[in-house]
Amino acid sequence: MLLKLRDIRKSFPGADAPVPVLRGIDLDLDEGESMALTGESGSGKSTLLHLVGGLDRPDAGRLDLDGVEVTALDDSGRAALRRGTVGMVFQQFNLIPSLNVGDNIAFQARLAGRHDAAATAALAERLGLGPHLAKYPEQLSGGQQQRTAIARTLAARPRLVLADEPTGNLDEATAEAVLDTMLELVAETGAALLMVTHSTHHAARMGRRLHLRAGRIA
Ligand SMILES: Nc1ncnc2c1ncn2[C@@H]1O[C@H](COP(=O)(O)OP(=O)(O)OP(=O)(O)O)[C@@H](O)[C@H]1O
Repeated sequence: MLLKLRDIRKSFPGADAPVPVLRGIDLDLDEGESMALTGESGSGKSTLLHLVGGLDRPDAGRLDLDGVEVTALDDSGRAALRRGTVGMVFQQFNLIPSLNVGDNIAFQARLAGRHDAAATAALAERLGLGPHLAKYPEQLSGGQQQRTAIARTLAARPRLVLADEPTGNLDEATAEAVLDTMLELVAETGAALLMVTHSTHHAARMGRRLHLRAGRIA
């Protein structure tokens, strides 16, 4: 099992008492699987993604990723995991303004020691970024920036791709094509995909669906 969550709990400080956001989440995700994470606004989807990606720590519960007990790692251990095992696509693209599109795409793969120029170029082509490789992020549309961020994550060939509404800025046809590419790449590399989406249509494209309600799996 690539990803295993057991009784994961997380609260945030409230006015009087801590407010529970995740109240005991169990989840298993295997290599090559894709899963949609759905739920109302505020149901804890992003919080769960952050915990899985090692950006934050749960208050209780156990999280294992690729044979590593993430909940036992310190900050530097979790940072190493983010560089090597997990790839994240968030709504803020965090592209590096001083690097062109090609170097932005290669950035994480280089950090992970997995840069492959030919594979990166092919990936950029598949995401429709071929004509834009020499441009800088500020010269791109929002949708092109989003596709660059997706390419950057996938180019590093993570074992687990975490995506928070990764096609949110794209028109329906482009969103569909980008989703196709993500699913193909996940299948090709044997990675797993955990994707937050508000679209029931996109959720239906994933192998499985997990719906959060009131901090639990509905
Ligand atoms: N760092 C934080 N400090 C305090 N409260 C937080 C923090 N992060 C999230 N929350 C709260 O936790 C709850 C869940 O937030 P989260 O962002 O996980 O929801 P979501 O399901 O991703 O929502 P959306 O679909 O709107 O993005 C919300 O009530 C939010 O206000």
